[in-house]
Amino acid sequence: MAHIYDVASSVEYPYVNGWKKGDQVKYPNTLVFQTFNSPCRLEGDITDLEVVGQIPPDINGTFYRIQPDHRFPPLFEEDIHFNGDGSITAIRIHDGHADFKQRYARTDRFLAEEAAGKSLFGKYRNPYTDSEAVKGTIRTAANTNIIFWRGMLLATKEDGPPYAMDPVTLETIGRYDFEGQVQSPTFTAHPKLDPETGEMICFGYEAGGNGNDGSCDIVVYTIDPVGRKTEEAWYKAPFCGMIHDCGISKNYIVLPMTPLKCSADRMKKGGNHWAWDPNEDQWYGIVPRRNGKAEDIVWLRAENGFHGHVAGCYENEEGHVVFDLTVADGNVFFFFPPENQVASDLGTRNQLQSATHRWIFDPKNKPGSRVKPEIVWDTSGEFSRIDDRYVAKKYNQFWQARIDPAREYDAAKCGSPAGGLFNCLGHYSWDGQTEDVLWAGPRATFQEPTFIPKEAGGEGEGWIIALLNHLDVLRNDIVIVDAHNVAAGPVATIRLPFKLRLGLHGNFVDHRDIEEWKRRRAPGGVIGPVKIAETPLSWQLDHV
Ligand SMILES: C=Cc1ccc(O)c(OC)c1
Ligand SMILES: [Fe+2]
Repeated sequence: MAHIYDVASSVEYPYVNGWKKGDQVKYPNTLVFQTFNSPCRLEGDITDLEVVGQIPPDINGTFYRIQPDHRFPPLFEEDIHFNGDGSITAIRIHDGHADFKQRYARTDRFLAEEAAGKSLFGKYRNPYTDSEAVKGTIRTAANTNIIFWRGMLLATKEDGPPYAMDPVTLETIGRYDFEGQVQSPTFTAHPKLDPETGEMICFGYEAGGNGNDGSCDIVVYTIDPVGRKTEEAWYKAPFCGMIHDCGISKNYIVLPMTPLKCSADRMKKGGNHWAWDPNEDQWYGIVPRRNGKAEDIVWLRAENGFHGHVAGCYENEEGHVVFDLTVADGNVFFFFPPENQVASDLGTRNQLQSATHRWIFDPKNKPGSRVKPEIVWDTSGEFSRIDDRYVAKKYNQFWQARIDPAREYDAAKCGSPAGGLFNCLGHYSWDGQTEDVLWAGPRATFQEPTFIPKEAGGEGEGWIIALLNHLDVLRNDIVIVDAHNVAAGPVATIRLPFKLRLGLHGNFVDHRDIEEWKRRRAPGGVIGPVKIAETPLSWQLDHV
């Protein structure tokens, strides 16, 4: 018998010449919206998820993570996953139990589209493809990281300002500009918190105009633990490239710039924000943490590569900056091909090698010098994370979603591995370069690992929490493993009764911090409620 979909009256496919026509809620027939990547769009709560094994009773806090998840079918048929609305998942863990909550970040973009009942924003970071109705509206989807800061969650994406959310209810409070102190149009998804000083070090690139116009301006801020901006320094990049993550040491900030290049002319013609340049170097901008001036930036360069996430960063005895991150040997963002070339596919992307590179930079090196990595460790993975108590300090261990193409993969049941073949969880120690690996089996992949520290434990003592994607049955679990022995497998598996989406980043927050800040932020509390931005960003004024 025919499948019921085949006998149902034919549904009109709402994309014509690549763009959405009409209001029908039907997503594109592209891989971005199929199988494991099909939209989730769920907002809701589940109290007491089913658990296999035993959640360690000393875990008391919330694991927050974020996924792009298009609220409405996109305007552009070939839209990419990274253009989806930010949807935040909170897994509240206490006394061996786990509760689920999920809400969208109500960005200006989300609210405008919600009011219209359809998508109004076009291609990824290309405002020229937007509906006239939303010119001048901040277009970030706040979909890349979710960070706890002074009693609020900040939903961030590098193309716009952060949005503050309530850590308990996940209600969106509003756009956050650090009480007027941070006015840049863009804000990184990877601010760093220095555990020694309590400061937040953050930056924006493409920060000179509206955030989507190819400007070469970079701004770096420091916010002190009581919320005051203590540093703001502006620098120039040699071209407008992507600076996704950063590293901080005691005295320096390292900004890795990937040779994906922005062109305003290409965007005006309806093209992509980014084009990969296989002939361009990877660049590293090094700036001082205190009193930075425009002329202080030291750009060092190395042969072409694509930066993944930063593991650790610290200064050695000689005052040189040790900087560790994965660097892939080709264009990870296959959907942003070189100018005038067609995009390759996920299969090609999965061939790339992504080793962990250790660079040792001399910040007194002559600007423009060419550098080589000190160590290339063939870890092949992405989403490096460390014990965040060791940010800016000498550290030894990191974890990654690992790719092992030698393991069995059940392509018949799973199809192509949506989002990349992260079939293992890797735990690595620089000490002797040892590896401790957990394989997810032939029908599952991991999302980013997040470290949960054990009270008063040493480096890496605690657990790793990560989503597991069951690619065959389209469902997620959340696994908790001993961080020092991931190979031993999950101590607990928290079962979700449905599928989420491929997410980006997550962070664990101790419940005592959430409670303490809730008291401070209560009306009449010592700090009071979060104050959202009261004035538009300067570029928005051109549109009123
Ligand atoms: C992984 C990197 C990355 C870089 C830029 C993005 O806009 C993004 O959106 C989810 C993700
Ligand atoms: Fe990231």
